[in-house]
Amino acid sequence: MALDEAALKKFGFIPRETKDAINIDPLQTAGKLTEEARRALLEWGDGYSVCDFCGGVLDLIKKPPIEEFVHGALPEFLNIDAVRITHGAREAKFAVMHSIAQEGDYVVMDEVAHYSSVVAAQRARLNIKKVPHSGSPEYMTDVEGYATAIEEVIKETGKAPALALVTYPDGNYGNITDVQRISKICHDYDVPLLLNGAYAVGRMPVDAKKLGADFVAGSGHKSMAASGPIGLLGVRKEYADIVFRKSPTNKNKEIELLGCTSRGATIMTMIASFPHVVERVNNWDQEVQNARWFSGKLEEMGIIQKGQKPHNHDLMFFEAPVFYEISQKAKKGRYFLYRELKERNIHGIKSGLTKYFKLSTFQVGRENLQYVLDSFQSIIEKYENEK
Ligand SMILES: Cc1ncc(COP(=O)(O)O)c(C=O)c1O
Repeated sequence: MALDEAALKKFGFIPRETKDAINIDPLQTAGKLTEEARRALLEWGDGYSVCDFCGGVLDLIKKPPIEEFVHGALPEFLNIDAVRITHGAREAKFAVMHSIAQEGDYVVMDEVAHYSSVVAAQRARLNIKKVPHSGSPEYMTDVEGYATAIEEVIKETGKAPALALVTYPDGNYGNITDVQRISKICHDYDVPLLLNGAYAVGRMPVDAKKLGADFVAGSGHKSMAASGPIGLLGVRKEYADIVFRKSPTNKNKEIELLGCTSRGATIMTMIASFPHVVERVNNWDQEVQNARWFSGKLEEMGIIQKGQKPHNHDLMFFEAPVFYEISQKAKKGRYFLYRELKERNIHGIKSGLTKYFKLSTFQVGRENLQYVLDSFQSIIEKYENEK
């Protein structure tokens, strides 16, 4: 069957319409490439480009300096014993669950866990016990609930869960929970703790030892200015031999990683951005100040921030009755907000959302944030005048 020519014309180079917009999408703000990463993308874009000088183990490649990055820089950055590159946070979580638990075991996780934590557990054929949160308006995880959940699993099955997972922060409200306390609780029951740091690693300081995390999952395309799919997995030495066990037949290939993971441009963009990422993590306090300032200004417009207050992360969830009211009468209905923002070159609030939405202020900067605030205000005024 010959491919249809008209269809083929749709392929080839496709420009990205939102590339130069002011971006406030939580998925995207911290995945924007640095100039160095943009250059690396072109330089290393060919298929298996990093394998020019590979001796059989991807993370031991010396030229380019992948070994130094994976075995030196990243463990130091996270303060954890061993690190590997994965294709994303979800692959890191799956690797941990699949290697340290047996089919039918339980994993305890917070109610606010990302769906990828849930499907990782399902793929590993595990059961899930959830730890509740406090509900509206803060949705804070009940830290002591980890003990309750572990106790429940012991009561139901006669043994402790294989793993606990905490989302740091969660992807809906950007809440930063007390991980030190959670790890203490888990360790009292000899349950290892996996920190899902998809929204943390590369944005804010993450010290695995200080937090008491046995495993850390990070996301390069979400939070490390890398071109995805890429992530990382940090493991404490007690578990490294289990998670990174080698194939009995292909002796230098790690089973959980299917031998090799990131084999080209993705890791080279992560490496290219790394010096900048290290620097920006040190600037985290300023990012938190920006988020709080922005949230305060939106509240003055009647747009209410849900989740932890004062907030401790750039990802924030808002309830905006004022936009919802407008959407009930506006010609374009609930799509009015997306379109108004698009006209003002602002991207990142999902189209069709008006009453509730989330956004991120990460590295947007005060000037652009002020522009976003002014835009919100002018949209409100425009529709008020139309009444
Ligand atoms: C809290 C959280 N964890 C994990 C993920 C998945 O990350 P990745 O795409 O690196 O697997 C997401 C994606 O939105 C997320 O919000």
